[in-house]
Amino acid sequence: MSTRPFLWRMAAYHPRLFWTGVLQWLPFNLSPIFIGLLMKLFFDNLTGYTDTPLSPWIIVVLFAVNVLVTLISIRLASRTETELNFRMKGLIRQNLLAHILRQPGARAVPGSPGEAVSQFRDDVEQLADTFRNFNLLIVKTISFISAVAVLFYMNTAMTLGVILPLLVVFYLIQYSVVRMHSRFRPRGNGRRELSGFMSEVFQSVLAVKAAGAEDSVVEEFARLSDDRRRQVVRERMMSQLMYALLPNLVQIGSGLLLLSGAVYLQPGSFSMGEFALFVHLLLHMSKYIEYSGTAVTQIRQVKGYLKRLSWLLQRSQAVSAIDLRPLDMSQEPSLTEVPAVSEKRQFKQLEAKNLSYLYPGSTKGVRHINLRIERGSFVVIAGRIGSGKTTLLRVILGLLPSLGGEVRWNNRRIGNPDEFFVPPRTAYIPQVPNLYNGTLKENILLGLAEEGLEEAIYSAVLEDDITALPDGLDTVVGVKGVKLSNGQIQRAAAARMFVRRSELLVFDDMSSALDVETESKLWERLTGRKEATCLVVTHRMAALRRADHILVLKDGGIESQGSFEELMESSEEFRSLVNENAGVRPG
Ligand SMILES: Nc1ncnc2c1ncn2[C@@H]1O[C@H](COP(=O)(O)OP(=O)(O)OP(=O)(O)O)[C@@H](O)[C@H]1O
Repeated sequence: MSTRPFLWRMAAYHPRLFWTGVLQWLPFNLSPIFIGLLMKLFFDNLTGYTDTPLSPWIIVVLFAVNVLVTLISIRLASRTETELNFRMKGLIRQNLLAHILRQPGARAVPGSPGEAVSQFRDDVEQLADTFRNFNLLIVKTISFISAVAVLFYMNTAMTLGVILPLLVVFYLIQYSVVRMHSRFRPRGNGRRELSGFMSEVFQSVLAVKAAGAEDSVVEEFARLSDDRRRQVVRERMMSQLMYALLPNLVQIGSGLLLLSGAVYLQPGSFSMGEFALFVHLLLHMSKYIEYSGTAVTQIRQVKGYLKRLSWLLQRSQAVSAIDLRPLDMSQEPSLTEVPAVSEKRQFKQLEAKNLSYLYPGSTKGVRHINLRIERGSFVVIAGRIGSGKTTLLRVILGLLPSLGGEVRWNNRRIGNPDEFFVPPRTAYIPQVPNLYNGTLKENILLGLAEEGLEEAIYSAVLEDDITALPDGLDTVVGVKGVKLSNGQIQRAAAARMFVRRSELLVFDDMSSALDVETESKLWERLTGRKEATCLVVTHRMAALRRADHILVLKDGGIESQGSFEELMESSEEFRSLVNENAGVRPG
């Protein structure tokens, strides 16, 4: 979407605020014209140029009224402007977030999370600021046109002969300076790269220390900082040059006006008051030209911001697809409930046919996978490290896009698996689940009503841990759950899954964090739950023994499948997995 339609679409999002802002800024922006007219009156009175002299006190009172009206205008308009600005930022960010959350989960953002956060903050900030300037530009244009009209009315010859040519010259100079500025201005200012890098470093302090890479991290930080310093200095220099040039030109213009007033006009045809009005409004109008120059340049950059945000959303026209649905401005988000599944739509079976996925630029992934899961069954995916187990789960759930094949739910082809495979149909625990810096209870519920919480905690074998925690369920777990053990994080994620009462439960290798006994207990308790249809990546005997069906993956393909006994008989790969597992973990 190009700039203008985008800005008008944003304006149409909240027309009341947008136009109230315009109206409230008008008195402040028209005030220079009013002051100019008062100056004319004052000087004409002083020089006896008028037939109807006014008491100077009336002029003083009119000045005071103007100040009062201006103050009220600023007070009201700033409030409206701030509200509009925050609403716009909220609106764009909410839409971005909604888009990102709809992307296949494992590839939600294209770059690093740090870069995404930086764009989420800076590009949105810039877009909202540009929108504010767009709103102001309308007000200032009305004020400019009014000033020209007043000057025309006062002295058409002077306006046509001196003022308008001067304004055209100002405009041309301003235009060339702005063009030069945007041509030589550095494209980025290095901020995104720098904050992206820092965010990654903060997220991987342990890895940096473990690799002894502190020095190279500091070096990279110094290099990026230096780049940013150079770019910012260059940008500042260009802007300062631009801002220094224009006011001086205006002073020269006023001098020219004075000279032409003396030379060009007949004596007596240009009063002292008119001269004061013309000089005053010339200054006002030149400020408009200066402002509009920068505002228009900023507005032109909208296209760039939209393009960058489209990259973040991994769609060429993503921002134009922004759905301007109203923001929920209520303070407390309402508790949600997972909708119940009607009997008719109950899960019966899931079929995956010929699924394939290769990681971009690599030959690794999964190929031609077929699989069937019946309601109430316990299906295990086994295989060595790197055989493709996680990839397969993600492709089935639409977290990675399949390169072919199809997934069918109750014999219905699923076109958008990433949106379909969510509670109450499916819940998924990745190998490393994510907890947020809130209480344990908040982490389990994630906005859900509390119904079924206790039962979920019991099924997740978490009840003893909660009793041992200092504040029980209200214990704050820290960023990514750092205050909990890995096993507790896994089981908190399991409780989060169970409380959503989904029909198909997908687990990606809990064994890395759970001891044998706890894992067995978890599978036992799970069997007692009525919705328990499970798809599980594991190598633990407790799960393999319980499995109705086992798929053995090797190098991204299905090596063999069947029951535990069948595979022990027919599959060399499975036998060696089981045997290795008796001693060493195979993957
Ligand atoms: N983002 C990625 N880019 C490129 N290759 C990848 C990526 N993620 C995984 N792979 C490769 O794809 C293959 C399958 O990986 P996957 O994580 O699915 O294996 P896995 O069986 O789940 O392994 P593990 O037991 O360690 O979890 C591996 O060879 C892995 O190196």
